[in-house]
Amino acid sequence: MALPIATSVATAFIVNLLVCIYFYAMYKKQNGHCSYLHWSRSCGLFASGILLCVVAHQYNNFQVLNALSCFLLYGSTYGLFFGLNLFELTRHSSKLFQKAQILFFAGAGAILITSFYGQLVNAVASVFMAIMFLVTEGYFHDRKSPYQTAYNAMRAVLLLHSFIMFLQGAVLFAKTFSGHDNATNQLFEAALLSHLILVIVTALLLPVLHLLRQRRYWREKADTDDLTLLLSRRAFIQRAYLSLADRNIPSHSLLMVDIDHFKNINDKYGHPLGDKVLKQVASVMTKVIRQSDIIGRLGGEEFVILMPGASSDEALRVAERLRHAISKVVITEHSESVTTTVSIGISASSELLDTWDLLLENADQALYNAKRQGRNMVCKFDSPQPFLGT
Ligand SMILES: Nc1nc2c(ncn2[C@@H]2O[C@H](COP(=O)(O)OP(=O)(O)OP(=O)(O)O)[C@@H](O)[C@H]2O)c(=O)[nH]1
Repeated sequence: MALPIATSVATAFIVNLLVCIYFYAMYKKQNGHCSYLHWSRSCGLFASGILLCVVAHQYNNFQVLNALSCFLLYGSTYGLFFGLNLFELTRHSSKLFQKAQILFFAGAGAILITSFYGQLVNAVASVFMAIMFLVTEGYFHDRKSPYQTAYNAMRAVLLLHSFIMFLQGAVLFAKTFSGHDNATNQLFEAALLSHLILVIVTALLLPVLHLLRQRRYWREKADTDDLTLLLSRRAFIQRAYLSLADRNIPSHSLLMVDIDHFKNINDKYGHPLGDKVLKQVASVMTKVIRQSDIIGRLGGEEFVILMPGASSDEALRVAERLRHAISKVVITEHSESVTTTVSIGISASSELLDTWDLLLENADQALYNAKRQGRNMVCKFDSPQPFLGT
């Protein structure tokens, strides 16, 4: 049973006003996250648009008021895009803004022009709103977000809304040209209702998404070394424990990689070049190892690589490849160029030795041997003689 149109209009107005206030409060509370401000404005615009629509209805054929109300409703949709876009969609943000902006200005121009033709202005506004939704909707689809379910819920409501808006625009067009000028109440109601659902779903989902996003951000930050973007010490050890506990993996090898005479590089060329060396070494190592290997920065100029399933001989071959690849890299900053070498210590797990602490201790001992015997070489634990390559 359809609600009387006055009830739908009043409900839409009240809900939009309440959500407008709610989002503004969230904006103040969440250290000024702009999405909330956009959404607050958007709902405020929608509520004012509804008010003007009612006034325009009272004064039949009051073109300017009609055009203005459409403009406000239309503007609220634009605010909605801004709000959503700032949330998680930052990778595509500039493209999205451009598309939404072009459509917005095209729609706004069309609304002004058609305002001289009475009912046509509503039809144009509806069709443009639908197009704006549909064009930008693709951005939800493409996203690889861990909160895909929440995004899918928003997408579904956006799609429903745009479909109804489009239908409303099409029917209004048809009515205008066939000479019947009366408002299509049921479609108007449906459009209001779908917008209401959209506003409510977003009001419920956005704060949850915000919270989840913040949690993910801080977790990722804690797990990542800022300079090299490898795993941080804590995250590496956590992953190493998990891998060592996996009974399906028969053996593990650990490589401890340390840049030789790194202090000299810092002292001679300065810290910025030192940082560049660290980044470059990290990047070469990431390219040489397998994806299943776990790599992290223990601290300073010391890196670790855990190779699940690798025997100590396999680890030795990889370590030699690493040592060779790193020695070939030339790092330049301004007019300065440096090359660097690394020493690598290897330890391997066995049935008797598979605790993290022992693995690390032994790799450290092997690294110490490599350093003591001249650097730029690989040493296995229990094998004090350096591996001299073939
Ligand atoms: N640029 C830069 N330097 C760092 C960073 N972390 C640690 N260092 C420096 O790394 C240097 C490590 O020096 P040492 O531990 O003496 O080791 P080394 O000079 O490589 O000597 P060996 O390991 O014995 O070959 C110190 O000078 C630290 O200040 C960093 O993030 N950036």
